Amino acid sequence: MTSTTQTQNRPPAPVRGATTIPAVELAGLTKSFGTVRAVRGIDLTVRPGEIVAFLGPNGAGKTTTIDMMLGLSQPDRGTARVYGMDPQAAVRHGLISAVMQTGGLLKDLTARETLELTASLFSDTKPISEVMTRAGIADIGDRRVGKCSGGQQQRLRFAMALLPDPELLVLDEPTTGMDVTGRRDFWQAIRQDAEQGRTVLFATHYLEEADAYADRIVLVAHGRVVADGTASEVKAIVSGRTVRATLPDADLVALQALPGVESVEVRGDSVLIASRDSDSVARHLLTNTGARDLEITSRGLEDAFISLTADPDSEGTQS
Ligand SMILES: Nc1ncnc2c1ncn2[C@@H]1O[C@H](COP(=O)(O)OP(=O)(O)OP(=O)(O)O)[C@@H](O)[C@H]1O
Repeated sequence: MTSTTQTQNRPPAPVRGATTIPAVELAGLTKSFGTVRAVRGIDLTVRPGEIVAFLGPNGAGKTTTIDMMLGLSQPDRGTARVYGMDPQAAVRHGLISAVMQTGGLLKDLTARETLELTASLFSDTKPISEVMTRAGIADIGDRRVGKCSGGQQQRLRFAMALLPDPELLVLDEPTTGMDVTGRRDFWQAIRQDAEQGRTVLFATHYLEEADAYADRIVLVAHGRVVADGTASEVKAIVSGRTVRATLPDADLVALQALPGVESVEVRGDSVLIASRDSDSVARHLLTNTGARDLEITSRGLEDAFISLTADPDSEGTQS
C-alpha cells in the first residue's frame, strides 16, 4: 500500500519521539456504508512514540477508521490528521506506512526482489539489508514469496513498510491466521523496531496481543471508543471479582439479589458470580448454601472486553 507510493519532497524528519505534534488526531470521525453506521464519532489522539492497540470485536469499525487514517477513504464527517497533515500528504511524505493483512505480494519474486521493486518506487529509502534485518527476514532473502509462510510474508510486508522509514506504522490485524510461533516472532520484530521510538498503531481482536504488546489500549465497539487507557486501566473499568463455587441446583434468583452482584452464570455443577462485593457473596455461599471449592479471582481484560463491547441498546451496527 504505502509501499507503492512515491516519496517526494520529504520534509525534514521530525526528531523521533521529540515532536509535540500528535502522530494521529481523529476528531468526530464518522462513516456509514448505506444504512450501516460503521464509525460513529471517533475521537483519538496518539502521541509520538506510543504503541497503541485498536482493539475491538469483528465489525467494530477498526478497518474503516484505519482506512480514513491512511487517506484510503474519506470520512462523512469529522477530520483525520497525521502529524498535523491530511493523511494523503502524510503518506506522500513517507511519515506513515501500513502493514495490511493481505495483498501486495507477487508469489514468483523472492523476498529481496520484492523489496528492491518496492524501493524503486521511492526516491529515498532505508537500505534493503537493514529493513530485512529489522523485520527478521535477513535469512530468507532468496526465498520465493510463494514459499514463505504466512508469518514470513507478514514480516516481508513489515519490511516493505519500513523502507520509507515512517514515523508512524499502522498494522491492520497483522497476525490473523498465524500460528503462535509466527505471531510471537512477528511481534518481537515490531517491538524491537519500536524501541527506536517509532509510533505504532495496530488493530486486533486478540486480547492477549493488545495486553502483551501495547502501551495503551483503545477499545472500540459499534463504531465508538468505549475505553481508552493502559491494559490495567481498561481492566479496572470493570471492577470487582468473580466468585466460582461448586453448587448444584443453585438458587439463581437469590444469588442475583445479593448486594453488588452483576451477573450469575451456571456452568455444569459450578456457579460463577461476578460481583463488586465478593466478600458478601462468599459469606452467603458458605453460610447459607452447600457451596464448596470456592475460588475468587480478579476480573481480567476478557471480562472488560465482553462487558464494554456488549451492545448497550441492541441497535447493532444498523441505524
Ligand atoms: N465497503 C463496505 N460496504 C458496506 N459495509 C461495510 C464496508 N466496509 C465495512 N462495512 C461494515 O462496516 C462495519 C465496520 O466494519 P470494519 O471492517 O471497519 O470493522 P472491523 O472492526 O475492522 O472488523 P474486523 O475485525 O471483522 O475486520 C461492519 O458492519 C462492516 O460490515
